[in-house]
Amino acid sequence: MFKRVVIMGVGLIGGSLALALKSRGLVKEIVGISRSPDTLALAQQRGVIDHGSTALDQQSIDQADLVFVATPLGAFPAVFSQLATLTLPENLIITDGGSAKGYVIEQAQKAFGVVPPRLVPGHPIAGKELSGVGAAEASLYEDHRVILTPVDETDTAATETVEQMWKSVGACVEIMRPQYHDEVFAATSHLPHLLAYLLVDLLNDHPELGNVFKYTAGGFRDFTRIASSDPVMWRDIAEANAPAIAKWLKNYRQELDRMIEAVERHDQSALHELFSAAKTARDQHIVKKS
Ligand SMILES: NC(=O)C1=CN([C@@H]2O[C@H](COP(=O)(O)OP(=O)(O)OC[C@H]3O[C@@H](n4cnc5c(N)ncnc54)[C@H](O)[C@@H]3O)[C@@H](O)[C@H]2O)C=CC1
Ligand SMILES: O=C(O)C(=O)Cc1ccc(O)cc1
Repeated sequence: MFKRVVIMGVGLIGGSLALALKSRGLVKEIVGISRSPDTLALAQQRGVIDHGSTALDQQSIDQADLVFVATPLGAFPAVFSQLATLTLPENLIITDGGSAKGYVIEQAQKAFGVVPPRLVPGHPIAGKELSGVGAAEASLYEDHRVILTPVDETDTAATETVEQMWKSVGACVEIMRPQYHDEVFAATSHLPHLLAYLLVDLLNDHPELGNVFKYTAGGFRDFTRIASSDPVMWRDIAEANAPAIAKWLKNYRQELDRMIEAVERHDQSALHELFSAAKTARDQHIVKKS
């Protein structure tokens, strides 16, 4: 049971953790920090936070046992710098929900001078294309994975507390090295989001075709749902995980070139083999049939 949890960035991810903890009676008090008074008002009205403030101050951090940083990644340097100016309670744990982990660890080291032992970098693999506190849900993390990426400096007890917190809101936790995390999610999450944005942008008022969106069917909608995600969040992810994302975009480009050649060659057997292997893999691992 936490006494006070401070949520930095009361949006989909921060707001959902607040609701999940509150609805299970796992926290006495949630303090929300957001630059926008409107966000704080909505968060209070929805019962996401008990108190709100537009800036992190000593009073908000006193008595806190956990800070959850859930702003877009671009705000992490400022958030860590603010935290570094305060006197942090001795047992305070800092954790986060950012989508790229090497960057978070690097920014913490820059702001604090060392990687704080009670910083437990984390990433809930749950979310949706909607953002803001209005989209927050108490059940968002149920039956979803959360990845924690502690480093050598990280206090084991702090990692265990964060692991327990996520488990108690219904998530299952995996520990990963930050570099491996960033490579895996560049391939499985960042690449598809960028491709979805690119496809919608390619067809948006294309000079040859005009407005073709009215002719799209379910397949286009399924492929591009994630292109409705928040552009600031994705700009920041592209910046924070640039080398791994560029690598997986290039891998994709290589496969795209091979596919173009197969189509131009009318190589039915190569195409059928590729489609069959991909269908089998997706049916087996992603859409599991009961
Ligand atoms: N949206 C998703 O599906 C997922 C997002 N994430 C990560 O979680 C983090 C938050 O994402 P969302 O909750 O979707 O975004 P969101 O846009 O719903 O919420 C972010 C909140 O942070 C606030 N904010 C921005 N700069 C701030 C600052 N300097 N100080 C305090 N508050 C500030 C914004 O006003 C907003 O209320 C991001 O780092 C993202 O990479 C992780 C997993 C899934
Ligand atoms: O909307 C979806 O389906 C997502 O994939 C959400 C998501 C976005 C970013 C993450 O780091 C993790 C999950």
